[in-house]
Amino acid sequence: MKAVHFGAGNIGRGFVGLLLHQAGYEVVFADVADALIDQLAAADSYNVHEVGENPIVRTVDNFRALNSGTQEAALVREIATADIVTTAVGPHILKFVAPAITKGIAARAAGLAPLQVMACENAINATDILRAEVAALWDDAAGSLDDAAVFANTAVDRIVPNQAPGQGLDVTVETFYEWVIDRTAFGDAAPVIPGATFVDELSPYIERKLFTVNTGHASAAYFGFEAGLEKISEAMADQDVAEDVRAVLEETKQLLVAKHGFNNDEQEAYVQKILVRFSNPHLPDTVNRVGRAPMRKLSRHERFIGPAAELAERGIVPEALLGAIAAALRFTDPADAEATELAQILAASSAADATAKITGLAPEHPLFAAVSTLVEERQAEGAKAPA
Ligand SMILES: NC(=O)c1ccc[n+]([C@@H]2O[C@H](COP(=O)([O-])OP(=O)(O)OC[C@H]3O[C@@H](n4cnc5c(N)ncnc54)[C@H](O)[C@@H]3O)[C@@H](O)[C@H]2O)c1
Ligand SMILES: O=P(O)(O)OC[C@@H](O)[C@@H](O)[C@H](O)[C@H](O)CO
Repeated sequence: MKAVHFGAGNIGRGFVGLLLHQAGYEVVFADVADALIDQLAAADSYNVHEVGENPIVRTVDNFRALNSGTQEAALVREIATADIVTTAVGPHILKFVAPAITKGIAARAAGLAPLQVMACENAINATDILRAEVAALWDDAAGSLDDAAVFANTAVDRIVPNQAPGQGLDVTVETFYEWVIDRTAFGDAAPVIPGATFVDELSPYIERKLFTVNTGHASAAYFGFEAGLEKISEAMADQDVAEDVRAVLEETKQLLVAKHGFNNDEQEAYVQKILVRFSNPHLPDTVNRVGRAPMRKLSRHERFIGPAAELAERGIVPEALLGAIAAALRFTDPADAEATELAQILAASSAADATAKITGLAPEHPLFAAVSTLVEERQAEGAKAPA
């Protein structure tokens, strides 16, 4: 069995690659980072260090590596004979990996089982986004895309921080993980991946993960950044930050319980477990990594505006989420292109225009005025566009 995995970064090596390896797949990593691919191609194995309660080291071997930027023809051949393709590249990168996937599917021999494609990104239905990119490139002369490939949405959860320099290919991760996969996409031929959970109705799980783990995580990052803290565990050790994060998760819990019918006590236990995960002192995770790409995080269906908008539509003022949105608007990082873009929009647009550009909210939406007020306050503080 062979899997081609795009994105040999933190979650690629520390989670998806590991689980596919443990499931018995040979993994072909594809990435555009030259040095990383060279290192992987030269290595026989790497270690995943699970830190926290019950730490353990797991070894991944039986992999190969290809540069998806310079070795496309070889990559297409690998996809043509693979069983599974997965990605962990970031939702905005899916359009760049779609061409090789499309060519690989088109090159599959007749009679092969459909390629099983799963995008493991933090976004609602990321695989649907990937499928749309592939479908746009697909030539019907190659037959029906639906006969050649199945696309299954997934939700992946494991905190994998940026790795310390000098660590080579080894990855430090938390012990916790969850990979929830939409079973319905596969008919009766779902892959066997020990540790993954297959469900018939994925959307509640995706929203629960994004609006609890990622909303809480990003809140800790932005409140922690405002407090001048560097690590997420330090942010969670700050009583004010921890209380603000807790208040945000109380609001998303209210929405998730009302919308999806999650049991209130079970959701509370889920929240409590996540707060402990964020506080893991063995995990060197930073507010800059978790706060990265603030334009994506502040977009319409993402971890802040998504739940806040739905609460507002239900007549509830999401005070704590608005506090986190205000903190997100104050996030700066010269190394982060989206933080620069955010600052530029804040500096160059009216409050109403900036609110629409950053959040995608329509002016008539019940959340719009409250967010626009926060944007105006941020502009009054002087959000300068970088030179
Ligand atoms: N790190 C986590 O804790 C975590 C957990 C769950 C989900 N995720 C999601 O997984 C995805 C990846 O996150 P990450 O933390 O591993 O990021 P990362 O930056 O560590 O890894 C991304 C990798 O994708 C590669 N890449 C970029 N463009 C590419 C292209 N065109 N083709 C092939 N590879 C390309 C990069 O070189 C990099 O190695 C994101 O969607 C993220 O939200 C991350
Ligand atoms: O990857 P992002 O930028 O969407 O979000 C940053 C972190 O919150 C995220 O990577 C978490 O560590 C992960 O989602 C945990 O499962």
